[in-house]
Amino acid sequence: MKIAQVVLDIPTQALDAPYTYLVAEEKNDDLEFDVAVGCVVLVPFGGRRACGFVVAIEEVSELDLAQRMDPSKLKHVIRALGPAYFDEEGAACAQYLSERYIAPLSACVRLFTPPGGIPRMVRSRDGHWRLEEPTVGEVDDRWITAGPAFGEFRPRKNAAKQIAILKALEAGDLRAVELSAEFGAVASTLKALEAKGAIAIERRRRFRGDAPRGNSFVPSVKPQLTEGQKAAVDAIAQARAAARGETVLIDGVTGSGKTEVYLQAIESVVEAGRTAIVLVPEISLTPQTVARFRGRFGDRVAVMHSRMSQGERYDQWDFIRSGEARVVVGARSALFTPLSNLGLIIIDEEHEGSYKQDSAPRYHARDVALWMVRRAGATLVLGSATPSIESLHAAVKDPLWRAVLLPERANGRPLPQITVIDMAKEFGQGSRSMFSRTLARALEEELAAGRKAVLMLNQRGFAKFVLCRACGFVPSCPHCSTSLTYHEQGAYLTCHHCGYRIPVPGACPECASPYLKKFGAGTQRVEADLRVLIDGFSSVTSEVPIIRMDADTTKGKNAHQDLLDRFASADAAVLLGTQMIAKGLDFDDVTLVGVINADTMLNLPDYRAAERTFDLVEQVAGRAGRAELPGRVMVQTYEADHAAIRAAARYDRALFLRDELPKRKALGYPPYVRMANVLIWGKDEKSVEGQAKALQRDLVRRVSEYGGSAWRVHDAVPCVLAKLRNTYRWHIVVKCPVDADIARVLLPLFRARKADPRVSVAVDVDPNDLL
Ligand SMILES: Nc1ncnc2c1ncn2[C@@H]1O[C@H](COP(=O)(O)OP(=O)(O)OP(=O)(O)O)[C@@H](O)[C@H]1O
Ligand SMILES: [Zn+2]
Repeated sequence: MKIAQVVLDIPTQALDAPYTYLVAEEKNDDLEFDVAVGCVVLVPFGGRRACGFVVAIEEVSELDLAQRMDPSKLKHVIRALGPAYFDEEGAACAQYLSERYIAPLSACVRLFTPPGGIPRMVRSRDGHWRLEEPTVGEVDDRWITAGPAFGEFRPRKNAAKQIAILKALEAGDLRAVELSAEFGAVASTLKALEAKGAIAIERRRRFRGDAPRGNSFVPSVKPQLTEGQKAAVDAIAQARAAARGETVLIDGVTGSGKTEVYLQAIESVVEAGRTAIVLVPEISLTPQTVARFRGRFGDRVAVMHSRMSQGERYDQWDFIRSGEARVVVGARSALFTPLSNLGLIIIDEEHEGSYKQDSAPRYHARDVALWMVRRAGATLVLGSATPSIESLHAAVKDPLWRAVLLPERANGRPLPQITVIDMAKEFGQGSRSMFSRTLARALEEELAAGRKAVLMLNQRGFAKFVLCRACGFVPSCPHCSTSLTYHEQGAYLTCHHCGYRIPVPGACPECASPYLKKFGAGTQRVEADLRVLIDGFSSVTSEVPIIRMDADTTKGKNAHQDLLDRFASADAAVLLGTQMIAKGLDFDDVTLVGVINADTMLNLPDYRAAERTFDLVEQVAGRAGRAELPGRVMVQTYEADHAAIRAAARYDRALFLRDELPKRKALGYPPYVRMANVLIWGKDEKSVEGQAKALQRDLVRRVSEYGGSAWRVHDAVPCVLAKLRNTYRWHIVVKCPVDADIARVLLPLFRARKADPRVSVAVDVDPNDLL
């Protein structure tokens, strides 16, 4: 007998194991899809029908089955709704994700399906369930080609459209949409021509968006590798030869040519008939990045990121499944595309927080990639100028890791000199500007010489808010526990979590004092002040464009790239932006980088705050002086003595770690412990608190029985963001030794937990932050 293990696509079946169904030996008719691993199937479930994903198929004897369960209770799969989306390996990965991250199996399986591309059951208003077809799928274009009678057919003299269409066809095949764009309604004309055999109409698969086929690309030349690059390429080759899932950490300064190392490593993987995945942070997935890979691998490159439409992603997904794509470049979800024969995974800027997903399954791309390469005997390459503390730690401790240093830039140029400017001193000396005199002077010199500057405003932890000078009142959101953010344009206050919005009050709502002070500065405000500053430079005669790059100006699909193109084509110009400009920019004539506020994130209640600050300063500094012209970097801060800033200014990671690691050890944070953050949330404050406290007791019991003496369950407390969109949030932090399997100990507790409609619970294993 054939049985299938099916993961139901029903949220309340959250952490449940798959259900067993029988698979009929004979299909109802030949046109149906086979019930196979990776299919979406329709099954009976509790008096209705449900969709589910097949994660295993087994052939068992009646006797064996009877020993496991009562066969008379088993129901049959009704039918498969489509072809397989993943294979046994994908099913195993989904299983791993669900256990490793204590996440619903259905959410893990869904990662492997094309977005919007699977059918599901929906409940209509009258309470009936019905099957909803996928919202996206393949698209076909109608193409017009010459028919068997093309040469002989003579249209009548007054059939102008027929004549024109046949004439146009002489130059080659045409799409129906192009014809109607040119000649207006053509449907009846085409039908008439087809009936006479003069033309044929056929459907051809079309790839949406910037898909690879037919897309032009400029082949790039391979440069002579530097010694460091050669060592890195060799290390990757050795790791591949060992075929035991090794990791190579490329610890290379900004501009050391890490991308060229990736390209050459991929080249030999592809030559050996295997495939590669390259993950880059979402924001740096620009056409420029993609062009570097297409320049080398042409139309064998597939691209996946969240700014693409569902249709575009579907087409790329399908292109990968066809086996023609050999290299996938994408954001973290590219790990789950149907790429077979994997030889290499590359994670660029591996320290980036965006590799961790912040909804279930809360996976980290690095950990999933590690699991994948170990299963496949493939190789993982991590690259960064500022590797995460976890990776640095693993590179020392783990025998399957090796590190390669690229301490110099590929072109032999020195790293730019970094100057720290103490803003407290500036203020003490009477300067009230947000630009220190040193930075202003440097900016004037560079702009007068016709060169470019990049200025970064660190917005993390940098809220713009309104404060009453008389009573100290700060307007806050009534639905979320955050102060309202001040927007200069339009003079309103808004909550960045829920969108709540009010005009700036004329007087303090608490004490009626009219003296409300606006604190902090957004990019718009900095832009206005910068304009005034630059216009006052006597030695700068031409108009200097300021290109502002922040969440507001980069909303559109190509906005990010358009802004960068404008910056590239200008003479003297300033690129002013948030953290998003810190990475990846490679412009020859940027000679000055300024950080307007380096320290705002140091005060966040986040154990990674210092590490993030160090990384950010190093990364943004790396944008300066990348070619012939030397660069300089000015870092403005109120905490000039902070180790993260002092160390970053000297490119001295050892100095930073000597300060940071003992703190992490003393306070019990990674890399010395592992953590799980248990989140409890709901609309009713009392029941959230009650459940949180009950869960804490359960956790304490569970951990004392199955954990060990080194484990710790912290008290259930409200989160830093205690209220979000009218939802109350509590959390419980669990810590254990680094080598302990935290998920294995906690998972049974959450599997056994009964779903409560009022209170939701989720576990974040190895959380990025505890906010
Ligand atoms: N072997 C080489 N010889 C000469 N130029 C090179 C070589 N390798 C790379 N380059 C050039 O050096 C520049 C920096 O390379 P790349 O962008 O790959 O560095 P990176 O290490 O990824 O930098 P970042 O971390 O700052 O993004 C690029 O313009 C690249 O074309
Ligand atoms: Zn709010």
